[in-house]
Amino acid sequence: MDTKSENVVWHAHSVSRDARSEVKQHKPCVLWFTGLSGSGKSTVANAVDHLLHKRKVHTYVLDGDNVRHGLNGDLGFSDKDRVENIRRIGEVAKLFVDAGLVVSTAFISPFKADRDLVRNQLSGGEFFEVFIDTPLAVCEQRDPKGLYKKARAGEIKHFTGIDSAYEVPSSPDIHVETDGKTIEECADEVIAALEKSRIIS
Ligand SMILES: Nc1ncnc2c1ncn2[C@@H]1O[C@H](COP(=O)(O)OS(=O)(=O)O)[C@@H](OP(=O)(O)O)[C@H]1O
Ligand SMILES: Nc1ncnc2c1ncn2[C@@H]1O[C@H](COP(=O)(O)OP(=O)(O)O)[C@@H](O)[C@H]1O
Repeated sequence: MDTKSENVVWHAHSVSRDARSEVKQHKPCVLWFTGLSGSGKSTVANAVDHLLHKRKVHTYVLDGDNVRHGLNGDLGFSDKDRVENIRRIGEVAKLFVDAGLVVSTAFISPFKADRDLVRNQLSGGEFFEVFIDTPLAVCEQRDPKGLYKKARAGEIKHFTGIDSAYEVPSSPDIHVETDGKTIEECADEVIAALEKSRIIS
C-alpha cells in the first residue's frame, strides 16, 4: 500500500469553519490544560466542561483515559514518546476545533516546545494554554493514584517532577493556582477568561 503523503489530496470542506461557529453560537478553541500529575488538570477540565455544557456550548474533553488507552496506546513515558503523545493529541484537538467545538485536553505536556507546536498549528485566539499550577509537594500529598509513592519507591521510573522534567509555562494564557482554592473557584477562573476573550458570551 502506498502511504506517501504527497499522493494524498486535501479535500476542502464545503461547510466553512465560520458557518459551523455561527450555528453553535460560540467560537471554537482548545483549552490546553498542563501541569504535574495530581495538579488538577482532569478535575478542573471536567468542571469547566460541565459549566460550558450547561451554557449549551459544544464541548469535548480529551484526557488520558480516552487517549492513552486508545489512540496512543502504543506510547510510554520516555521523552520521545511524550513528544509523540502531545503531537498526536494536538492534531486531534485541531480536528475538534475544525468541527467547531471547545475542546479541553488534560495531559501533563511537560515540554514547552511541544505545547508551542500545537499553539502554532492553530489560528490566533484558538489556543489557550491553561497552567494548572500546583506545587509538587501538594501534588505529592494529594497523590490521587498513589503514583508519587511508587515513583519515590523507585517502582515507576521517569516520573514527571521526580526524575523527569516539567517545563513550567512562562506566559500561560490562563494561570490557575489550585492550592487553597475549591475546584469550583478554579473552574470559574477559566470561564471568566473565556468570557473576557469572547469565546463565550
Ligand atoms: N512516568 C510517568 N510520568 C508521568 N505520569 C505517568 C507516568 N507513568 C504513568 N503516568 C500516568 O500517566 C498520566 C500522564 O500521561 P500524559 O499523557 O498526560 O503524559 S505526557 O503529557 O505525555 O507527559 C498521569 O496522569 P495524571 O496524573 O492525570 O497527570 C499518570 O497517572
Ligand atoms: N482546587 C482544586 N482543583 C483541582 N483539584 C483539586 C483541587 N483541590 C483538590 N483537588 C484534588 O486534587 C486531585 C487532582 O487530581 P486530577 O484532577 O486527577 O489531577 P491531574 O489530572 O492533573 O493528574 C483530585 O483528587 C482533586 O479532588
